[in-house]
Amino acid sequence: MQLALIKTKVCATLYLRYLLDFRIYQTRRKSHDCNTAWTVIRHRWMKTAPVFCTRNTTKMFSTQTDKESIDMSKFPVERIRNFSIIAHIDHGKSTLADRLLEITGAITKTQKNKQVLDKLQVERERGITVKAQTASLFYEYENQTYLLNLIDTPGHVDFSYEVSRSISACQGVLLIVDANQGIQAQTVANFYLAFEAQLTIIPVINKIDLKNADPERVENQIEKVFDIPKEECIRISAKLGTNVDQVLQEVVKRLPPPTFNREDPFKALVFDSNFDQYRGVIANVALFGGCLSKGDRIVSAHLGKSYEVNELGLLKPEELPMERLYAGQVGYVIAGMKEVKEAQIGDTLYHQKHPVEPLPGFKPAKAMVFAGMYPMDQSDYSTLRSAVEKLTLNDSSVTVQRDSSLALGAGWRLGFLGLLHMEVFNQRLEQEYNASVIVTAPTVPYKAILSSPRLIKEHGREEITIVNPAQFPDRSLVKEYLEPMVMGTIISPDDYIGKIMSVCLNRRGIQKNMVYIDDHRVMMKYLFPLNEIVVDFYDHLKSMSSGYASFDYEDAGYQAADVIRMDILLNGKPVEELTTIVHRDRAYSAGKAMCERLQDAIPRQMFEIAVQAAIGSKVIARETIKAFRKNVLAKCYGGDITRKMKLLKKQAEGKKKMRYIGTVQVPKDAFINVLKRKDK
Ligand SMILES: Nc1nc2c(ncn2[C@@H]2O[C@H](COP(=O)(O)OP(=O)(O)OP(=O)(O)O)[C@@H](O)[C@H]2O)c(=O)[nH]1
Repeated sequence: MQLALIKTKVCATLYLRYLLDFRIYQTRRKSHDCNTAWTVIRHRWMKTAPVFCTRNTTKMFSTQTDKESIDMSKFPVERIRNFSIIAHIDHGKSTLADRLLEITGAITKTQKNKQVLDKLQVERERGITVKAQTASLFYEYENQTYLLNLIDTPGHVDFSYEVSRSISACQGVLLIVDANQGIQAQTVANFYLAFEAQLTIIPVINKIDLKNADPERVENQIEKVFDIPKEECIRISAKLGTNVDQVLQEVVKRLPPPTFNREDPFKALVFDSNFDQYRGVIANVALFGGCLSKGDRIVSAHLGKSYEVNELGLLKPEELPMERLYAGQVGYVIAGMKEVKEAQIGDTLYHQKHPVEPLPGFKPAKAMVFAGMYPMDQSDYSTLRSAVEKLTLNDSSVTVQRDSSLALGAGWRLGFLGLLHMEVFNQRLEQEYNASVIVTAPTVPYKAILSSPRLIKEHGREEITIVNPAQFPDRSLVKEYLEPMVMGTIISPDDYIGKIMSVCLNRRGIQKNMVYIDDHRVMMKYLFPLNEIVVDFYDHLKSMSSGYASFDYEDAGYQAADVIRMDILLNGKPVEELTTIVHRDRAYSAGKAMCERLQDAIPRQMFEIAVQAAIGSKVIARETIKAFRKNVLAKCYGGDITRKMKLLKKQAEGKKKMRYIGTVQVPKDAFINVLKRKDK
C-alpha cells in the first residue's frame, strides 16, 4: 500500500515536471506547434515511465522493449501494415523514417541517429539512399498494438528496380512531396510504380516548416496529376516532427492489412539482400504465405538451390532474432548463402517440401552503363581485385568482366544500373578499400543483328550485345544496329521550356507529351537514346534551369539506329579506351569536339601530338598539340643565318623522330572528361 503511494507520488511529480518541460519547450522553440513538443515530451516520458507505471499506463506510450515479448505466433495479420515511403530525391524519406522510428520508440532522438536507415558512409555523405533498409515498428493505436513494417527505398532512378520490389512487398505507400518543390519527375515515376501495383497511396506533403512552403499549391498538383482528392493529403514537417504521429495513425486507418494466410505453404519475396563477412548473406523477406522456422530447408526459385535456415527474425531496424516468421510479416533470413547473387532482389523462397509458383515481377538486375576500371598503379592490381570482389559480393547488380588495355594495363569492364550507381561504387572503393582507380568513359549496351555467317557461328546467335565500343562489329558484318531507348519525364517551371526543348532536340529526343501540372510548371515526356543522356544530361538540365528542373527515365526497349564506331588516334595510334559509338549524323561534330577537348586535356610534351578522330580509315577531325620547344638559338648572338637554320633543322628532325617513338601521356581523368558535352 505504501509502495503504491510512493509510486503515485513519483508519477505525479514526473508528470508535473513534464508539463513544465512542455511549456519550456514550446517557449524555447517559439512555436505553438503542440504536436512537435508533444512528441519530444512523450519520448522522454516513455523512457522513464515504465519504471514507475503499471502495465496499463505504459501501454499508452508504446515502447519497443516491452513489445519484444509479444508472442508473434498469436499476432493477428489484421493488425499488420506493410508500407514503403517513396519520393523524389531529397524530399525527406529518410528524415520521416527516422521520425517514425523515434515515435515508435525504435530509436532515441539524438543527433547521432540522423538518417538511421541510411547506413552506408556514402549514403550519409551524399544524403542519398542507396540500399533500402527495413524496420518493424510497434505502434499503439486505440489500445491495440499494430505491427508496422516500414521499408525505406532508394531515391534515385538508377535503383528503380529495388523500389519496385520494395513496393511489391507492401500494401500501401506514403508518397512524400516537398512543400516547396512540389511534384518532381521521380514523384511521378514512383507514383505509377505504386499505382500499377494497386497499392493504397497516402500523399504526404513534407517540409511545411520551410519559409517558401506552399502546401496548397502542392495539394492542387497532387489532385490534378494523380487524381487524389486534396483532402487526403497530410501536411507534415519530418524535420520538426509536426503531424508525424498523424501519419502513423493514417497508416493504420487507411492501409489494408496483408491478406496472406498462415495455413498456406511458405512463400516469401526477397526484396533486399546484404552480405555480412561473418554470417554470409542476410536476405530481407516479406512472407506472402505460411511460416518459416529456424532449421527449415528452403529453396530460392531463381537458382533452385536449397539452404537450411540458420537464423531469422525481425528488423527493428537492428536484427531481432525470432524462432519463427509468419505470413504478413517482414524480416530477415540467414541461410548460409555465400553471395548476394544467391538471394537476388525479386526472387521467391519456398519450403523444399512444398514448391510454389514464384511471385511475378522477378527480373535479374540489368546493367545499363558499362565502364572500364583499372588500377592507377598496376602493382595495386591484386589489392583492387579483392576490393572489387568484396564490393560485388554485396551488390549483385554490378556485372564484372576481366579486361585489359594497352594504355591502362589489366583491369575490368564493369556494368552498373546507371551513372550514379557507378559513381557510388567508385566512391565506396575509395572510401572503404582505399583504392585509387581510373574509370573510362561510360557506354551503354548496343545490340547488333549480325549478317556475317562467320560471326553468327562464332557467337552462336544472330543478335549480340556490345558493351565495349572497341568490340563494335563493322557495318559490313551487320544487318542492323539497335540502341537502348528510355522514356524521360522532365518537370520544370515554364520559363525554361525553350531552353530545355532545344537541349532535348540536340540529344535526339522526340517529344511525346507536354502538360501543365499547375499554372507555372510543365511536365514533358521525351523518348531519348540512353547514350545521349547517360553522361551529363541531368547536370545540364539542372544548370540551365537554375536547379528547378527534375528528370527521371524508364526503360523503353531498343530501337534501330544508324550508329558508327569512332576511333581516336594519338599520333596515328588508336587509343582503345577513347573509342566511342556515335550517331552517324553527329560523327563530325562529335569527333571535332572530342579532339578539341583532348587538346585541352593532354599537356604539351616534348614532341608534337596529332589528335585525330577517325571512322574506319577516314580521318574526320584533327587537332595538333604543339611541342615544347627549347630555344636552340639562345647561344647564337648574331652571326650567320645558315648556322641558325641548321640548328633549327636538326631540332625539327629530332622532334619528328621522337614523335614516332615517344608515347603520349594521357592524364587519367581525361578518359571520362572528354565525353562530357557542352550544350548551347
Ligand atoms: N526544413 C525541412 N527540411 C527537411 C524536412 N525533412 C527533410 N528535410 C531535409 O531535406 C534533406 C533531404 O532529406 P532526406 O530525408 O535525406 O531525403 P531523402 O528523400 O531520404 O533523400 P534520398 O535518400 O536521397 O532519396 C535533408 O537535409 C533534411 O534535413 C522538413 O520537414 N523540413
